Amino acid sequence: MAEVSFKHIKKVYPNNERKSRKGRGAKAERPANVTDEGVLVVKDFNLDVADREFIVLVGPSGCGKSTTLRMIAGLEDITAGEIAIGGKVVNDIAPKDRDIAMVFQSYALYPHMSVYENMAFPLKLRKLPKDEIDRKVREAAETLGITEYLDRKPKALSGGQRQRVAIGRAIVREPKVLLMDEPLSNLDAKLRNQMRAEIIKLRQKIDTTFIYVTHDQTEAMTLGDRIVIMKDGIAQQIGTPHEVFDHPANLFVAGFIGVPQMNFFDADLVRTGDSYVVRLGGFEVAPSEEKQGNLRAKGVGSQKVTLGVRPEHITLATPDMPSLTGTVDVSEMMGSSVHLHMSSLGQDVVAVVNTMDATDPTVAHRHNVGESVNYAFSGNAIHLFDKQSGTNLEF
Ligand SMILES: Nc1ncnc2c1ncn2[C@@H]1O[C@H](COP(=O)(O)OP(=O)(O)OP(=O)(O)O)[C@@H](O)[C@H]1O
Repeated sequence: MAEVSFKHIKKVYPNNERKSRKGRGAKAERPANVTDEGVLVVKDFNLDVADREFIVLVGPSGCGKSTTLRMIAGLEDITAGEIAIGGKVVNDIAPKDRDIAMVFQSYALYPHMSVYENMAFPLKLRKLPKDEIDRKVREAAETLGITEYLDRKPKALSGGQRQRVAIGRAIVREPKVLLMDEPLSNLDAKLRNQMRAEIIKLRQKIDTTFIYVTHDQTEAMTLGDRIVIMKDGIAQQIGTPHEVFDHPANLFVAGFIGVPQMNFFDADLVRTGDSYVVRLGGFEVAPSEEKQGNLRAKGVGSQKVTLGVRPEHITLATPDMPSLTGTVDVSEMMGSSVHLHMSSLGQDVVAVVNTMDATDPTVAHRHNVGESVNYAFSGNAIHLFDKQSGTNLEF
């Protein structure tokens, strides 16, 4: 069994070790996380990963996701807290004895070795018998569809093929935990989509717990059983893709997950007795019954709020319907939908208009730049955030 548990993990890099990584850092002004103690990059991280679960750590550059992964691998010391793999605390266990394997963005293949030799290498180090090595390498190659390249050198492979070899080299060891650090970032968009699907297939074939780091929310949403959304070394929310999409814990998660990004408006939440309405720009919408119940349970009163609405939940309206008005700035034809960028209430608002839905009166409507458009959204689709803290008021 390979559960992985993180208990109150903290990582501080000593100030004098600070180095410029990927063009960031050394000359920048002292950021808020730099104290006399050092650079605080992971703060009180707690997570229980189940055996065979696929966990994705996602967040913007510098949020501490790679550092967290490297602490599991033993490539970074843990400043405070405990990491356990399969119930055993590994803080002081050497990387090679942790029964994990890691795949990097840069593939890190040995250029002078063939694909076969690259994949056999970790097994040779473990002094496995030759025929067992051969069987394991060929099995992994078969799983990843790279059998025909076994005799080639890495330089004679495409980026996607090289990354398959790197994954193959990691899985031949049948690690308890497979760590992947932005493995698809060096590939072009089309290959990335293909490899994403390959990874989904791979996890069905092998008996391993996956912990995967990416800055790409699409990868996180499509691959993860659960996603950990990180910012400034803090896990902002941990949940299934549905949970984080439908019930974002705060403004950061709401804005990070979902493409195009959620729209945010300044609005007034008005409570009268036990019921609530939200008002903005002369438009009024009542939160769904479920949301009203959650707000009542939290004792939320009338207040200024940030209202969030996903572009997919904005519908175009006729002028006689209660609605808001926008002026079209850009209309992007995406195939099955149009992304309508509007100016409204002094800000940008994006609506995704489905062109495939024949019952929609706006089907295939071409919106000209400068045209005035009425739009609305329902009380099921709104998210209400505290104006100061950004926390979801239903939480
Ligand atoms: N050895 C180090 N010494 C000091 N600071 C470091 C060191 N390694 C990383 N950092 C800093 O720690 C923070 C977190 O880095 P980390 O690589 O974990 O972030 P990340 O979320 O994976 O970002 P990216 O996607 O850009 O790799 C960054 O601010 C980085 O500059």
